[in-house]
Amino acid sequence: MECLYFSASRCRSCTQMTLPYARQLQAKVEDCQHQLSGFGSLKFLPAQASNEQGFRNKAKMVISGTTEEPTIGILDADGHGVDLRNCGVIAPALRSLLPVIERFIKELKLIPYNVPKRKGELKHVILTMSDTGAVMVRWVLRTKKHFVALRDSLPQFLEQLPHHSVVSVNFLPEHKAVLEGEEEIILTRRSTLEFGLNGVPMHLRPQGFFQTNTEIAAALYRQARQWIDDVNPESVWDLYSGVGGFALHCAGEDRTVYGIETSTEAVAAAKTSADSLGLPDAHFVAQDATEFALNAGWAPDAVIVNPPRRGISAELSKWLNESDIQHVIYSSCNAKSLARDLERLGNYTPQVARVMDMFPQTDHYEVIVKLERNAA
Ligand SMILES: C[S@@+](CC[C@H](N)C(=O)[O-])C[C@H]1O[C@@H](n2cnc3c(N)ncnc32)[C@H](O)[C@@H]1O
Repeated sequence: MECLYFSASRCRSCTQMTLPYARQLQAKVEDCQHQLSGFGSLKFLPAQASNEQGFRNKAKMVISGTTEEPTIGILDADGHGVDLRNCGVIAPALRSLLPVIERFIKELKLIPYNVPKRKGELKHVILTMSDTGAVMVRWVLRTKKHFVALRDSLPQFLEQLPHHSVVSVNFLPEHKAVLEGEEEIILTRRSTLEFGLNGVPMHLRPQGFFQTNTEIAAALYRQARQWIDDVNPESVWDLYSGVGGFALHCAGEDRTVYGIETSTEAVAAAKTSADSLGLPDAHFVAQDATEFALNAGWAPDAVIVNPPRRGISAELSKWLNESDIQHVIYSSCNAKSLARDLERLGNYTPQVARVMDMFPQTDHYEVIVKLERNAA
């Protein structure tokens, strides 16, 4: 992929950009096969390729520069703004909203935060676009100074956004290298961004997690659903369930599903989806996954885990390994922690794996593995 920002060394986030896409994908499969080489039983399905451009449904833009000439992009090593508004991996429809952001910064006289001087107000703008075309726009401010201006201009701002969009303001008062703070005020009546993946409605709230590549997320959920349907369990747990993607895809008339997730916002969003689908046997609980499993007092027929990069806890691995659960599906964005966890799950045989290219132009990828309990 051609990128002028990369050629000019203005941005180096897409570390694999100089490799043709087919070779990037091949390198990911080879890396995954290498990381999981200790499991001779494992067969690899053909990797799921992504669009190599415009695949990101989320843009996390740092605002810098001045009110009259803001930069929308990243910071350089000295903390100065680098404008990346034409970044090619961001979905084009999302990119087309960045001039609107710029216009509102100028019209409302919002003062970009200056990191080296620790002065100013507007730190970031985080945009997410659903497959329906609606967007979520989150203004991240240092203080409440610009809050009233943003709230009062909401009708004019919404006129520039697609229908059913969500707008919020987040406050990050500390001088910290993080994207957002804890306090969030939703300005629109609508509080969730609605997605429709494989016909399954999913809702995202401002602080919830959603996979960044909608097309690959949909393929990932289809793959898990197919493996679950193949063995047709009566009960499934989706541990680290986020807004419920795996659980909602695997739920059915004769199947009970539980989604377990620490974020109460994500759990609320998953419950909204289950209600709209009319799924009385889909339950979502806000709890630590390990704590839930160890204290449930019962075990399902199948478990899906999709943890953060660190993988699952040693306690959860041990509990799964010693349970009588027949099937485990493990979806991971870090093959190293996955290999460690599969090692701990020695009573299971990893059977099939598939690399899902969630993050083209980087060396990151998602991999989903199906495991079956060894015969006693
Ligand atoms: C990689 S995301 C996966 C989300 C979801 N499965 C999906 O497809 O969007 C990991 C999720 O684990 C949640 N999480 C982190 N630590 C957790 C824990 N100890 N117990 C349960 N959920 C946790 C995060 O909030 C996040 O939503």
